[in-house]
Amino acid sequence: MLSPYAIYDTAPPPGVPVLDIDPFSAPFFDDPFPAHEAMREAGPFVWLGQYNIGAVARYEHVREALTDWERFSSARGVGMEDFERHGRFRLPSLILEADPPLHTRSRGVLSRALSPPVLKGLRARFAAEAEGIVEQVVAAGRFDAVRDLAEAYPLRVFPDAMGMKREGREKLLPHAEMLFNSFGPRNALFEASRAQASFDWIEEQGRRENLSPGLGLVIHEAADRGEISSDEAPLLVRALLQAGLDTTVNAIGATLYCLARFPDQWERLRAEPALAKAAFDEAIRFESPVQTFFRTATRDTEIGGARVQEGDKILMMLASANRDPRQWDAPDRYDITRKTLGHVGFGAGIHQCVGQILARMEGELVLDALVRRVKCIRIAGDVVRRHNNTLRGLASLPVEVERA
Ligand code: HEM
Ligand SMILES: CCOc1cccc(C(=O)O)c1
Repeated sequence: MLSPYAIYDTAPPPGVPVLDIDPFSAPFFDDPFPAHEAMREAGPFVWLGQYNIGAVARYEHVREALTDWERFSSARGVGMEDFERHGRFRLPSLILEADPPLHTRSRGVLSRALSPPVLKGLRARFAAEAEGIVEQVVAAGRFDAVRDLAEAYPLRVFPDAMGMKREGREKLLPHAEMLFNSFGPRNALFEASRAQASFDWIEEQGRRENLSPGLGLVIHEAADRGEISSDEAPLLVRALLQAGLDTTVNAIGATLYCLARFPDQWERLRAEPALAKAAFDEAIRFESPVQTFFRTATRDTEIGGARVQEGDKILMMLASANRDPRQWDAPDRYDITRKTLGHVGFGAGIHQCVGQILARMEGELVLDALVRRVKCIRIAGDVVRRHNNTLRGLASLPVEVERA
């Protein structure tokens, strides 16, 4: 039946299975994996009757939609809304919600700002902060791995790396919560988080006068060189501030959750600490902190054998693709020795995450600090999930650790 938050009345293409799955509902957020399997098994392209949108859940077609930007555009929004039909409640991203050539220009600026040489300059500081925070929580013995580590660490290093001013940083996560909810339907989850509507504030943070030396000013210097306009610079800073925190929080949280749930994998990491980066990437495949994004068909075309029309929204189930048995051996096993190359937890194609090297550095440094100090890590209380229309993550993960 139709969701009260449906905004389309498009009919399903002939021959396409119509499913009653709601990927933006609490039961789905609590355990999405059976629904992912039902979608994959129903066919290469399925119709979600609650929203009148198409969806792809198998690895092959998720990858096709991610990489073929000419048929499946980001410029009409990567959420459920179609910027052409519904307008928009904020300025679109100059990178995430742009196609070439605009995307190419923005991407060049951000790729350089987040390049390996720039990040190498940040590594010593990021490592020192990881040592400090991890030493603190290990000394405590029991802590909340979300509040005290997965959130605390990125909040300690990322706003500073961006050159963000101190006051107001507590607004970053609530803003991102609302933004990632806004890619889904305008459901209760979105309305509840909308109370923090803070686009004016986040755009203010991107202005030159509000930035100290850091990644934000590097973007303004690209404008000084004429690579982008001075009006575009604050919006590209906004892109990093919006995308760069909640994602790493949930990825670090997912990794700690996997290592605490699967002690054999923790043992494996203890035996070979060089697997820290692999453990982080495998957690991103296994949990997919970013669960879904949309694309819009730019013309009548077909995908997965289904005919789609110009303007149709297509939901890409990234998390389902990351567990598709057509692509992965034993996909439901968290295995830090797995070859994770090709997972779509960071997307794929021209929009593949421009911050992934920074994200991996944060994950690796936290695990590196932890694995040298901790003999074993156990869940020590109720694990509480945090619901969001796009992000998968935990609100609380009580753990206890035994010092090595
Ligand atoms: C583990 C943490 C992260 C995950 C799981 C993640 C996931 C993703 C995904 C799935 C996309 C593709 C979006 C699409 O195809 O529509 C993406 C793009 C993007 N990410 Fe990340 N991300 C992470 C961390 C970061 C960080 C730390 C930053 C910035 C410092 C960042 C900035 C961006 C930006 C600006 C884009 C748009 C790129 C483009 O459209 O060319 N992300 N990310
Ligand atoms: C993680 C996907 O990347 C994002 C997410 C949110 C905002 C933006 C942006 O470009 O403003 C990018």
